[in-house]
Amino acid sequence: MSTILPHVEFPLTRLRRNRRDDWSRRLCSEHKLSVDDLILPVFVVEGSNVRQEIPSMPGVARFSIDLLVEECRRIADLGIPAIALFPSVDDSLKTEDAREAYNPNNLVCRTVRAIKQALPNLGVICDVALDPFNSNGQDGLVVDGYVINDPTVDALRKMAVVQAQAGCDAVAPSDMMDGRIRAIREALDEKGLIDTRIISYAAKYASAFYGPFRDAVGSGGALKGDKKTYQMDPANSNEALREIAADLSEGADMVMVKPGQPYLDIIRRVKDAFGVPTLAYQVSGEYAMLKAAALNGWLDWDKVVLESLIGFKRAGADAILTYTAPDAARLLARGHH
Ligand SMILES: NCc1[nH]cc(CCC(=O)O)c1CC(=O)O
Ligand SMILES: [Mg+2]
Repeated sequence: MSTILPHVEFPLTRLRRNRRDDWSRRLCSEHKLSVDDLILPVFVVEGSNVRQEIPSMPGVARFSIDLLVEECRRIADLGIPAIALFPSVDDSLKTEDAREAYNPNNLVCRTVRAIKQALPNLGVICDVALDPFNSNGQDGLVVDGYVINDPTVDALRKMAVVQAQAGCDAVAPSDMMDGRIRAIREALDEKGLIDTRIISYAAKYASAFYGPFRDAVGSGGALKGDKKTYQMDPANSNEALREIAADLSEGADMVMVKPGQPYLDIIRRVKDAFGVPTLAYQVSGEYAMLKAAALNGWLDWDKVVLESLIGFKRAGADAILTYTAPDAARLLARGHH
């Protein structure tokens, strides 16, 4: 040091000491991201040998069942515990009563059977909501312009039963109707499907971050208006605790907060209040933001992926649904953290 420094006061506590070297940074690290924390959402489409890139989600594609099974084999080999399955349904099968949702031979059920046959140990989670099968793109049945609760729940419980009978490990109602967890639990138990888990999208917000997902499943074009009469107001957080409490009392095995990064405060409150398995969904729009910036050379993809995921762990999430799961798993396997 060439310059003479002026007199300084010496701090007794130096928090920088533990940050000085890699070994002490590692010892003092409070949270760890592991491949065990990851769930990959995947999109399936009719046909064979089909792979369709999704323009608003670069690096994510829809696959026909045959290619999706191969993809799932790679996912399982990376050590990712589970996938969440979403169908992109042909427009000709979409109706106002969304009855294809509970056809035991629909695209979702055929996909579940194929994946579970090839990869019995990979967790398969099915989404329970009517939007992929609904000609108006809403998650429920619409009468006079309003999504009606109880008849929607009746359709949802039939949907959950055919998915569970096809062999999925968990059903994940993402519709935000009231009372659907109890109705689904009772319907599953009645059929002897007592071990099918219910992962509730309990605190799901009416978010603009779902845009790319609606492209991926093809529900965006049909959707008129918004989902504000059933998904939550982004301004609310006490209400999220009431939603979670209701779904736990109705029999939810795990609960989810969605979207993820703009709602880290909700994850923390839910974890502190209930201490139950709490999942976060880093949704399509969050993926698209990071990806677009990385493709422009504005952000370092590998680093922002791991930083965004450790943020969920720090907030209290036990697991994260993320389109980055394969990249994150590869980075973690190479020792990044
Ligand atoms: N029931 C629909 C559903 N299930 C998962 C997502 C969004 C997932 C994502 O954006 O990645 C949505 C979209 C919506 O509610 O309109
Ligand atoms: Mg609810």
